[in-house]
Amino acid sequence: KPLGLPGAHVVVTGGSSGIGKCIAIECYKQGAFITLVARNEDKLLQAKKEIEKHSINDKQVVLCISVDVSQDYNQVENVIKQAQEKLGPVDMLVNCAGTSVSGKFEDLEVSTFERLMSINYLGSVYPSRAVITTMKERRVGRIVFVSSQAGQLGLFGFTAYSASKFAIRGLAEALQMEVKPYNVYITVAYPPDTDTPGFAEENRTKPLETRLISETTSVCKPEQVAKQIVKDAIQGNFNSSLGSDGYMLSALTCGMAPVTSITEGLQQVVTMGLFRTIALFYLGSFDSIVRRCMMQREKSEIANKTA
Ligand SMILES: NC(=O)C1=CN([C@@H]2O[C@H](COP(=O)(O)OP(=O)(O)OC[C@H]3O[C@@H](n4cnc5c(N)ncnc54)[C@H](OP(=O)(O)O)[C@@H]3O)[C@@H](O)[C@H]2O)C=CC1
Ligand SMILES: CCCCCCCCCCCCCCCC(=O)[C@@H](N)CO
Repeated sequence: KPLGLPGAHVVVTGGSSGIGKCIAIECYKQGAFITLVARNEDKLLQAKKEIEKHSINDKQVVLCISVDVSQDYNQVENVIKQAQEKLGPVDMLVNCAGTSVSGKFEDLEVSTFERLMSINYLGSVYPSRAVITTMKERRVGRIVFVSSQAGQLGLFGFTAYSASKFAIRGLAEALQMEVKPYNVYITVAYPPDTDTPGFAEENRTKPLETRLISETTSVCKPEQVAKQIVKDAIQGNFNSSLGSDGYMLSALTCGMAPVTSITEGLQQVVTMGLFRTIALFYLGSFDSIVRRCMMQREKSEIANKTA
């Protein structure tokens, strides 16, 4: 029942950088044909060269397509058609194009909420909508959505980002119920902080509170995250997470998510109370970080006024 990657056509949005590029490399190493989708053509060509170094046979192809996945559905549909003409029907779609902006609710521009929803949410809807009919007809397919740990819990600074990542979960649960009888499987990945160009960019404007809270978990390597995501997607696991806090978060927030194995279901049932207890301690420590930062700010404001 696992999807065989040798000869398969894998489309990766956001495949020119970070986690997406590593997912493309991981699939290519296992014999897949790759279509990379992103906006910047230079970055696409650069990534193509890097991926091609990992070929395992001389038939393998890396195709690059430049498009903004968040703007116009027809444009995205055309691009998927082009890719299917060249490399055949899409066996696996990885929705990894995304971006993050952090800041206090009142400091974020209203347009940032719209932009993150467009890229992170609609940018996953459009490519998925463009491949789903063929996948159902062929009774073959995998769709991966890259959410985030910040799509499992709301944290200081992530009012805009978390909402766009939570939205993906709702889409994925509903879609999985629709397509399961057609042998199409959905995976939602919840990566922790990962060392990528996007993460470096995000860190330039991150509020102190967000940074201190995020430091609860360590920063992962994109290769490691990609390996786990590809493995879970091949197996058709609905949930893909990494590390002990990733495991706890996924068990704790399982809600009405589909269950992939009896073991997974049993583990959720047995660990729920314990993980909620642990979570209460984490929440307490996050609240105290936020309170400490607030008091620090007020102190320095008073000091500034009297000086
Ligand atoms: N790094 C982290 O700490 C974490 C990241 N994530 C999520 O993982 C995903 C990848 O993150 P990361 O690897 O850090 O990101 P990067 O910023 O390194 O890469 C983002 C990729 O998406 C592409 N992209 C961005 N916007 C669009 C768009 N509108 N249309 C098409 N392509 C687009 C970029 O290319 P171009 O700009 O040329 O279009 C690039 O290829 C994101 O969804 C992110 O939210 C989740 C948890 C943690
Ligand atoms: C039982 C309960 C366990 C609770 C553990 C809680 C750990 C919280 C840490 C959350 C870190 C947020 C990562 C966001 C990454 C991201 O999406 C951005 N970096 C994007 O660039």
